[in-house]
Amino acid sequence: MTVKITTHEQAKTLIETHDTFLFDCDGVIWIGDELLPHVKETIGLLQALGKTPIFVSNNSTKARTDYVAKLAGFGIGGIETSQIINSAYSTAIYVHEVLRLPKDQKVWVLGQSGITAELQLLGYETVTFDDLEAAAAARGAAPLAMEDVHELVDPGVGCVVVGLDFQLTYLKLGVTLQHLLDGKTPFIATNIDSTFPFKSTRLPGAGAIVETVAFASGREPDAICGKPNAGMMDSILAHHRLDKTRTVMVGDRLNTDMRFGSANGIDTLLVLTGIDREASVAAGHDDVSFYANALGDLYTLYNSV
Ligand SMILES: O=C(O)[C@H](O)[C@H](O)COP(=O)(O)O
Ligand SMILES: [Mg+2]
Repeated sequence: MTVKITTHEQAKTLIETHDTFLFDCDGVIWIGDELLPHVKETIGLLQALGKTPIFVSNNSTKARTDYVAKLAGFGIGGIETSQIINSAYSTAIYVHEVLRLPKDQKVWVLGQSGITAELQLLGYETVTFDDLEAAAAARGAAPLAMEDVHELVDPGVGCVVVGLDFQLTYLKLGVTLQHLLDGKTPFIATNIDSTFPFKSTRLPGAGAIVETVAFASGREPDAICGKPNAGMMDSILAHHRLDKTRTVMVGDRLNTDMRFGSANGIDTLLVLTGIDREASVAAGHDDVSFYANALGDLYTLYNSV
């Protein structure tokens, strides 16, 4: 039975019956670089009550340290790097601990610095199109073009990672494809979100980029590392002991956040500020335990006596 959180008692009970709050970020904590209303106060209230916030994001554009800094920039302090589990981190862990890619093999990354930073922290050399552009500029060569494509394939690449890239180009896709044409170089996707919530709309998500590479290469990803896949929970459990009966996943997306929570046997709270905003859909959805108009409602309702 799905419950909409609309009263002081409901907010108080939800908070008092959970110790660990897994927070999705895009569409829940913020939209782009805009913090959503009363989010800072809500997290501050939870921290004051001794609750543990853990930020579990499919966004791979930033490294965990960047998330700590972004949260601090909004006045949300006291967050350790271990409380950030994003798809860049879970992907790096996958390459290192599951794929066990030898460190003398490079990782080709179609994505942003979150992915390269987390892979480099684990000792991998990463290669991106931007690296190739910089190398061409350093030797005084002309900007890279399609005609250069054969020279841009790095024989030292042993794995391809694809994630969200706000600076996507045809040539980035083209060089990524070259590394997958052998049919065996591992193809790892950070996540499969079809869209990215931005301002009052949505933009193509990492999943749209992954699907483009998959369609062109005729290959599905060998692994998808973000929610709802088990690797994200493994990454959380590597750092935190969870009592799943007192843990809640707070998200904006049914097929990632709510599915992730439900599949892991934890309560879920859908907030209608991101991708999935239909209360009628939330009310009847098997993966949704609770729903609310916004995360900040927990704070305003808790204090509305
Ligand atoms: O396209 C993407 O990668 C996702 O839309 C986005 O980054 C999701 O982030 P989350 O809502 O899991 O914080
Ligand atoms: Mg989200």
